[in-house]
Amino acid sequence: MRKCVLTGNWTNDLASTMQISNVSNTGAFSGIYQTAVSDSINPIRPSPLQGVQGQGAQPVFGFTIKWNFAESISVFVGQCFLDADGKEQLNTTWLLRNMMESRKDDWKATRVGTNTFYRTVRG
Ligand SMILES: O=C1C=CC(=NNc2ccccc2C(=O)O)C=C1
Repeated sequence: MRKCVLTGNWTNDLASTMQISNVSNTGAFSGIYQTAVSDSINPIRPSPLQGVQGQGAQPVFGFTIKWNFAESISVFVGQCFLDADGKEQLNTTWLLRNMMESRKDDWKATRVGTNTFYRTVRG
């Protein structure tokens, strides 16, 4: 793979998966995120994502997920890197924002972390 395009199926180091649609000529894409983790009491369901990527062999990108089984939103920013064998990986940093009942709890509303995604290998 000489050029990284986000279209397709990805799995992260939490074993969550995402399916990304075709990328438009403006770099826009959409998809579905199936999380493997949750701190919600509600059953986990697939959540929609929207994003945009840059161009080039190793593009930067960002995407947003509205978790539809919790009042929370995640944004991911990252870059797609090709390793020596042309394998792709998505190195990301994310913010996760939970809805708070009161502004006095705003201080604890946002979590940050990193995540790496690899092409899903059909098990
Ligand atoms: O109800 C919720 C709310 C947030 C969630 N976050 N998952 C993530 C947050 C950051 C990075 C990766 C993930 C993931 O699910 O892979 C999952 C379920």
